[in-house]
Amino acid sequence: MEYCQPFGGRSMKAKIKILDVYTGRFVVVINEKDAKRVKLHPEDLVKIETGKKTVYGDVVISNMVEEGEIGLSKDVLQVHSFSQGEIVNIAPAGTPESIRYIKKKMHGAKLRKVEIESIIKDIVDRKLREIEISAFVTALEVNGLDMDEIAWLTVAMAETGDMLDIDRKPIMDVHSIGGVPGNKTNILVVPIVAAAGLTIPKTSSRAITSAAGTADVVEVLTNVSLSLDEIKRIVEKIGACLVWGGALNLAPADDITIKAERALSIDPRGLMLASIMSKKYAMGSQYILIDIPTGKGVKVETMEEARSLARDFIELGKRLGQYVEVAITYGGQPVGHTVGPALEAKEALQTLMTGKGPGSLVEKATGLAGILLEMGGVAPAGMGKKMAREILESGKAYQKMREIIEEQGGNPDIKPEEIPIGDKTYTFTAPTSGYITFIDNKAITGIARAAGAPEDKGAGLELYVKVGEKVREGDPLFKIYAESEARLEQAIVYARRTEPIRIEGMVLQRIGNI
Ligand SMILES: O=P(O)(O)OC[C@H]1O[C@H](OP(=O)(O)O)[C@H](O)[C@@H]1O
Ligand SMILES: O=c1cc[nH]c(=O)[nH]1
Repeated sequence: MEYCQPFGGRSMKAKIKILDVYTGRFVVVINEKDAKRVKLHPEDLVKIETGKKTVYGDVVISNMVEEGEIGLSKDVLQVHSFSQGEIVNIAPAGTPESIRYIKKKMHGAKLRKVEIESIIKDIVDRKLREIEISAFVTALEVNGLDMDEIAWLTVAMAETGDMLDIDRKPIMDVHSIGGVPGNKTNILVVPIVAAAGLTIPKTSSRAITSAAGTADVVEVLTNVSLSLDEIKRIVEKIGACLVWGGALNLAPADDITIKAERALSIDPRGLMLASIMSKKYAMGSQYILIDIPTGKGVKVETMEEARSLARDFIELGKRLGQYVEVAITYGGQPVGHTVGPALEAKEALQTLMTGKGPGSLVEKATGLAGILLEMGGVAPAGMGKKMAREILESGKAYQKMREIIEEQGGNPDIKPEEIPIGDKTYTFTAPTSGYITFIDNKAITGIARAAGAPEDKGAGLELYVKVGEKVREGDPLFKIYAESEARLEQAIVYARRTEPIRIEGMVLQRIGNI
């Protein structure tokens, strides 16, 4: 009671109690009696003021805190420092102005620069909750953004966070729009490019629509949550890093909006452009290669759409002062043979170690790396891919990957066979003989997610066949890996329902009396 002094209206002074819980959002726990007195309700937005800073959070009412105390979950403390027993003022925060702008976009109107800035600032300040952020992401999916809005959004996302200034030039970068299962490609591209002497500070997001984002995969091999100072030190020393953008205060709105996108398995085009380019802008990248996987069941299905998106990336780069090239890549089936964080890490490491791997992975990685080597001026025009392949086959890319793993805090001697994989498995076999005519990207991702990926690192699947290959009845088609029986069961049910691999000659559908 000592500190719970209601101020005029509904604010009060309270003592901080640090709670040993993670809730996935900023939560402020208030005692039931205090809540009644100051008229706060579950999920109300409140602000905590200290004189130096204002932090926003959602109200949870519980007697796990005493009267006069407020409990803060550890999520808040990851971003802001508060000490046990600190006295703060707490008051309702009211409705953020930016909700009006989200509604404006829901109705299809063009947003003004200040309106976009206000939405992004409120996302970063946690004034907008998950439900409102989902509404924003959905409004962007439905109504889109024009190039002015995308450029304002990109700069707002970058400028609400930190910027990196690396003392090496030129700064190269690569980024995939993702969507294709098994896309561990950039784990090869980055060490190849750095082994050629170029600087490439690569940040990745975690999975958005897939079962493993590059950050999820690299995390199996080494630490990906580094500070900006550590990244600067590493990149200035070895020319490269492979880190998770969400761990940094780098375009911080990105990781928050990605959470909503992941839950809905959507990646609205304008937000995708801003998400990718804001990270590149904040990293100071000057020469950027964007990979657009194109094919059935990925984000971009036709060459025409891919070219139009490519033009948008190039135009956005011009507005931001960056040189952008785009590679439209084959996305009609998974890249390589594995899907899921640990399985992909294993395949990527094996390919780097031996210089050999699945054709689709090696072709794509050396193709993209080759373009970067030419853009960075270390390979003559038309010779980049050959040079990239030599770097991969010579073991120089593997050596660079060892440096990256070590500098980021992992064990450089890690062997592919030492990577733990889910021990609950089930193999699907060919019900008939014939040729593989189609592998359904969406179903493959769905199975790996049902098995627990990306959160369960050892979950995913291994494909034994690719399109065009011949199989005999009973041959293994793919194996599901999970870390629990329940997850394995879910993935089997999902796989039976979706039948992800089509074999020529199979009955595709049976239709009875209609
Ligand atoms: O496939 P989904 O999950 O939609 O997209 C997310 C993935 O795409 C990008 O790949 P990269 O970091 O350029 O390799 C992101 O950073 C992330 O890893
Ligand atoms: O980093 C990324 C990649 C794909 N889509 C996004 O929105 N961000």
